[in-house]
Amino acid sequence: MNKRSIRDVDVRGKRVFCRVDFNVPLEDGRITDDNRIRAALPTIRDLSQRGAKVILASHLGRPKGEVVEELRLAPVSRRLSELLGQPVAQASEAVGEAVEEQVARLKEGEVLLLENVRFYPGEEKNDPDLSQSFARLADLYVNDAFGAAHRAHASTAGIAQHLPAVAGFLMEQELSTLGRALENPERPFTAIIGGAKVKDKIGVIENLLEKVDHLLIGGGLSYTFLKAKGLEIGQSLLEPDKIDLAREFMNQAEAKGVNLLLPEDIVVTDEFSPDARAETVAVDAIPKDMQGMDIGPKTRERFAQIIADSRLVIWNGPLGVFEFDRFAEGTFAIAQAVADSDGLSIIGGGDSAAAIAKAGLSERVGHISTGGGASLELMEGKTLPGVAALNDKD
Ligand SMILES: Nc1ncnc2c1ncn2[C@@H]1O[C@H](COP(=O)(O)OP(=O)(O)O)[C@@H](O)[C@H]1O
Ligand SMILES: O=C(OP(=O)(O)O)[C@H](O)COP(=O)(O)O
Repeated sequence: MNKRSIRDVDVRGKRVFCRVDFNVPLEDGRITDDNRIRAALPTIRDLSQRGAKVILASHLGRPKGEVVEELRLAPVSRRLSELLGQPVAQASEAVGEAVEEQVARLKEGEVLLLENVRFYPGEEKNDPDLSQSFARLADLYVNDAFGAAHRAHASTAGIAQHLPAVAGFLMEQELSTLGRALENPERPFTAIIGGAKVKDKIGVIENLLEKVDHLLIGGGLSYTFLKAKGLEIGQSLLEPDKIDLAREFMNQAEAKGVNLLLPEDIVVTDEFSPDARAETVAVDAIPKDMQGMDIGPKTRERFAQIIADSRLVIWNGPLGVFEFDRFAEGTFAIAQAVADSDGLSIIGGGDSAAAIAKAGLSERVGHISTGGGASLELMEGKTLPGVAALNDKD
């Protein structure tokens, strides 16, 4: 990575504004998945142990520039304190005099979590005044919020114009793993793309077609490809305005020698519900009144074989409606194949990470990204604004 990191700076006695992504799922005020908090611990520990005065900032949810009581960060600072094994002070605001005084009282090694930065309308607008107010709190800016690095906001981008700006360990690790894989992939290189819509994966498919040996397509978006091949897809998910594009992708794959594979059998149903009747049919035998919900056993086996023979696997998006147990088997079979593969496997966050966790296989995967949208943008070959804003290495 050509950006400076916290390894490159002296932090003792300095006030460090560290942007993290503590956007964790909450149910009735309880955190249901604390992975994002755990992922930021190495950076926070390092800063604290090296004598920095650590000022943490994060968004939580999408409060749209207003104070939303349920989206206060208090449950997060409590959990962080347990995980860190040291007190974490919780500010009731993110900028202003009271916070400035709280920061002034911080001693070396102490940690303060600011209130949700999205309570301020200026955050998502990348407002220069708000960036200035954040910058006034600190001597150094650290960005460890990989999950929010695709956002050009005041606390992820604007603030970096006013302070020395470096990457944290999580940011560094996310960028180097996915970045190195995409720049200099071990081969065979296989990408598995699932999820609901072609629309959301256009950039990813375009970019990956330049790089991969195998492109395995399943999930909701595969039916638009099957339609483009002239197959009957019944009531399955279809994006009529993307049929030509799907055909174009298949032509490009052929021209570039990429092995683009679609499902060969499908689990179908006549009703979109958790306990609907499920039936497996060949891909050219989808009944008119039924819809595809999952990849069938033959497809699972074929995909698993290719994954087993790969040196690098990138997976984004579930291969079926995995929220319904009956239609989760295809996604779980792929999760198992990815976990079993000897090569490097990278999971692009979001639903695929949830599927791997649900299958109990998280420990067996090389890298599970903490950012869904951010990793998708990296896979599209885009530069993330939160990364671009950081200082280059000399
Ligand atoms: N065959 C299908 N029919 C309808 N929905 C599907 C199908 N396969 C997958 N999905 C849905 O796609 C959704 C995830 O899509 P998406 O948000 O694009 O994935 P990700 O978050 O991994 O990027 C899931 O809610 C899943 O139920
Ligand atoms: O959860 C996040 O993104 P993700 O669901 O794409 O992984 C990040 O915290 C960014 O949040 P946002 O999409 O509200 O800007």
